[in-house]
Amino acid sequence: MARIGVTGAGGRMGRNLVTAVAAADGAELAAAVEHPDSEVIGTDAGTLAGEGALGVPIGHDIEAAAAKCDVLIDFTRPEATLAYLTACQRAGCGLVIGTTGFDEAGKRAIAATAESVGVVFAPNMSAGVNLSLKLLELAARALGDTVDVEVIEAHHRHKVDAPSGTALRMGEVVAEATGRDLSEHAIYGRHGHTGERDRHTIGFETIRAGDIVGEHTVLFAGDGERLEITHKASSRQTFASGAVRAATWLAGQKPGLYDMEDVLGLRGAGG
Ligand SMILES: NC(=O)C1=CN([C@@H]2O[C@H](COP(=O)(O)OP(=O)(O)OC[C@H]3O[C@@H](n4cnc5c(N)ncnc54)[C@H](OP(=O)(O)O)[C@@H]3O)[C@@H](O)[C@H]2O)C=CC1
Ligand SMILES: O=C(O)C1=N[C@H](C(=O)O)C[C@H](O)C1
Repeated sequence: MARIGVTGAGGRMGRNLVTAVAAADGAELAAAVEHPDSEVIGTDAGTLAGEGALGVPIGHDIEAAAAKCDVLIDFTRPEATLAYLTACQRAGCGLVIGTTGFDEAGKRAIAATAESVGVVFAPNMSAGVNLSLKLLELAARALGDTVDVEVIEAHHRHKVDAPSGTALRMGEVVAEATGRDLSEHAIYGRHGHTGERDRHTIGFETIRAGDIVGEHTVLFAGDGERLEITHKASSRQTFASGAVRAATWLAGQKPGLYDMEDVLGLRGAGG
């Protein structure tokens, strides 16, 4: 039985994760964590998630939580995730990171932590999105520079980072498959007199509205036809159950940096 801890247990994803751990075979909720100023400290994590009491009060001691768990699942904010890395290393506790919005230094700190403990780091834990990354790779290889590529994403009004981590990963996959460097070819939104489109750019458009769970479309537009690859999430449980699957998988792995391709067995598929 994998002992799982959930950080950000009072958040939108945190509550869904508590539900998903409670429902999973082979996993038990061993700890729930929030920041010290959170109003949910002391509340039972299961009660807050609408599952009924699970006997796991939400605490703020990350060291104590990591010591009780095989794997922590973290969907919070980059500054919180980075502050939790040392506790995981000290306790030898694995980490599944769904949080998005890291800068390059943050990503390097995560990679360094993965030298001593197992880390699954992925901007989207849904099986459908991770399969779509393989489809994007295939489409980008086949169509190459004959098409214009645009990544369009839509999320709820509470989301704080843009473009989404998933949209950026989709852009990276297309860039890698076509031999481009995303940092040189990305265009984030357009306004005013932009001039004609450069075929080598990869455009990103962001929508924030209402309660949209998460929608991503990659558009490959040529002359006379266009291909669109779209994923729409209608429930956060799809991300939560993917993260719990990642956590139970990680409990049996050696230290290293993994992503959902590893968890889902998609590494090398379709290439
Ligand atoms: N990989 C994936 O599949 C998915 C990734 N995400 C990502 O997960 C993250 C969380 O999303 P969501 O659940 O919607 O966000 P929420 O704001 O609902 O939850 C974030 C949680 O983290 C807590 N938190 C915020 N700042 C800190 C801090 N400095 N230290 C400790 N805890 C903190 C919040 O507490 P408080 O509310 O009190 O501030 C809250 O409980 C985002 O980065 C999002 O992009 C989301 C869905 C799927
Ligand atoms: O903040 C969200 O809600 C989501 N964030 C992730 C991202 O930034 O890619 C994944 C998902 O689409 C939901």
